[in-house]
Amino acid sequence: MTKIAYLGPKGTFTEMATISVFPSEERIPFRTIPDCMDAVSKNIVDFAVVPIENTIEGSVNLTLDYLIHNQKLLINGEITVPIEQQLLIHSNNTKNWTAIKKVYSHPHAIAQCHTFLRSLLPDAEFEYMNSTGSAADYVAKNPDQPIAAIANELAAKEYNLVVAEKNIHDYENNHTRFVILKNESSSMPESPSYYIGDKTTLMVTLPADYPGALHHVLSAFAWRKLNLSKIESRPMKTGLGNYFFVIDVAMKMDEVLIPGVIAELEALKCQVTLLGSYPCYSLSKKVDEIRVET
Ligand SMILES: O=C(O)C(=O)C[C@]1(C(=O)O)C=C[C@@H](O)C=C1
Repeated sequence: MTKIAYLGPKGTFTEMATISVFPSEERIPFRTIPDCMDAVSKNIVDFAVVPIENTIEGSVNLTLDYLIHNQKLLINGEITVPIEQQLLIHSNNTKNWTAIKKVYSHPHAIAQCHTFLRSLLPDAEFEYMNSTGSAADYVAKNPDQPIAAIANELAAKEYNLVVAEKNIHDYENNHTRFVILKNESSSMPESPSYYIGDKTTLMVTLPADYPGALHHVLSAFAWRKLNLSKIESRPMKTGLGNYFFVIDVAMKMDEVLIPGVIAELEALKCQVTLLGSYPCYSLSKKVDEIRVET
């Protein structure tokens, strides 16, 4: 049976993303994003699902950096999930939840709820966890402490917690993109109702810092009328001012245009690596509609 690693434990947003694309495969939770990626490269699992970008907080740098510097896996698919954050508490604390002293969650989830936290729990400390699911698990296991978790409704059910406040994220349009990683390129399971299009992701390193270098790179896409859906620069970690660019092109790898861009960039002495050409899915279903097959 196909095995899928995801950022666990049960009840994370990553699990929601994973269930939607792999409803009947064996889903295995891992503690951290690097653990998920290592599991693929060691052939313990076939695919890993990890978060890569959130509407409010931006890129998940750990995923990008580990993909570039540590485990060179290929992006085989992408799934976008609406993110609704809930304040979860143990049933022991329902009478006086505003006396909560500490809020546990993933740093992205805490950042998505700053306005709520500043107005309703201004004195609460934050405790950063590996995932929203592990925060919910911790709160469930410590019923006597005045603590809360920021997590989703799946976690509330999984860990038997009470939703003290619903939808506490600061912005309506809160979504996270997750990538499906594998050692090689392979076709994705059929998910026609979620399919929204294809993308190709390239990593580009400039030969040196010279005037107009990035302009030249972007021109190679522009004059071919290729639509870029994202461009991100990350430090190469070799010295201040050294960056690489991760560029998402809103189309499938073809035989003419993208190979043409790659050849042109290589002629400019850029280093170009294909990180994947893959289908993208978008999940607009509510958590209630997600059926967990065990
Ligand atoms: O902690 C989780 O539930 C995750 O799946 C991780 C993660 C993230 O890395 O951004 C995913 C979606 C939410 O934005 C918050 C946390």
